[in-house]
Amino acid sequence: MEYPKMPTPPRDDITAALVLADGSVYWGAGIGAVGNAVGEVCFNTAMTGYQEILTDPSYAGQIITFTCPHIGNVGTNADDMESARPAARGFIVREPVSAPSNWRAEQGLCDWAKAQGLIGISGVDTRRLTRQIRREGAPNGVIAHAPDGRFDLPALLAQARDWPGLQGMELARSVTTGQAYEWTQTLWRIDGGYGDMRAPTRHVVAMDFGIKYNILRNLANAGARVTVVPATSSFEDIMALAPDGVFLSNGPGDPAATASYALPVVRKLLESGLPVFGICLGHQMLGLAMGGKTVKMHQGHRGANHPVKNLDTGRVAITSMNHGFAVDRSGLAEDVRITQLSLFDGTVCALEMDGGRVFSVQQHPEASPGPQDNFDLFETFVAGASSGA
Ligand SMILES: NC(=O)CC[C@H](N)C(=O)O
Repeated sequence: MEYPKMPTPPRDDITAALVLADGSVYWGAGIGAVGNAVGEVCFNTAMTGYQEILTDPSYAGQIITFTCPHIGNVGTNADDMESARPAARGFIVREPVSAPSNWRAEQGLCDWAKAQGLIGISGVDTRRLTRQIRREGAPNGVIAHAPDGRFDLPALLAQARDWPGLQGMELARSVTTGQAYEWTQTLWRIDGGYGDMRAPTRHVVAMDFGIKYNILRNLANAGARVTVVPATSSFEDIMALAPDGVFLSNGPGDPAATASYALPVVRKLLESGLPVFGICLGHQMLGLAMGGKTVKMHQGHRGANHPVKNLDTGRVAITSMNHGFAVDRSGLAEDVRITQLSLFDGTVCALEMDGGRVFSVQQHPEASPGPQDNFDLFETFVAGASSGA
């Protein structure tokens, strides 16, 4: 693809460009930080919860297209952070971000994005872009935000093409905690905000591959004292904390790449006799430890209304999802049960071993955003985690 080096954008108000590795260019208006951001361009279909999505560390290395056309209406606040800072590279929206209108708003999305160093673009035909991603798979791309309206398209195209892509990319180490810490907060309530820890009855050690705060709040709500430990913790580090159960978190990047250092630990956990629960990246790593493989999906699942069928009960749950890899069942050990399937494409959505001592889900039961109907999975895990088991 040949571009003029400094083309004239089609309108005067253009301050941002999205350039995909296939050469497509989408023009728009810049949001937040100025500069360039490169990553995999994916889409999320949730109608609410953009701040939680932008601060989900699983989006490291990705640029998020919001298919909901109105993003920014409810502003941002300190309560709706799902991690200390956004790990997503950037975001793409349809309509210009308007002034926030919500009693919980503390800052508008544009100012917040700027303060967080996050680059966005509005005015993009997100329906067309989403259809392109569905047709051709999630592409690599660059958002450039330049208030002077000057874009070096050949350089941006080269940046998009040179980015190696998420397959094989290890990102959990870039978002995990540096040191172990104790979690102290329970779920948010409209009449009092986040709650304080009650008298916990169990001790859960959570391996942080990029954990969302609402997972920790759910574990605490279910009665667990939670110690969060770095992704690179050894089996001995974890056992020294005397856990009643171990949680394996969600996280960014290719699970097979993170498995290069975490898999020996996960395998030992399987043999330890301890209750183990995994979500998303944690589920994928359990799948690898159980002999399965993980594969990159064509476009992934990202949204808040993904139907999943429970094969034991026949019940369908509507779930929150965010993943671009999936567990491939071939190779899974014989004693592993696949307990849930996606009703969108039949992909493996849950695994179980040893009568439920070890279980994992591809969905995000903690919601934030999404349906809260699956919070009971945290109760099940914490109730099953018992001292001296
Ligand atoms: N939310 C997650 O944990 C995502 C897991 C993995 N990075 C994927 O994209 O499939």
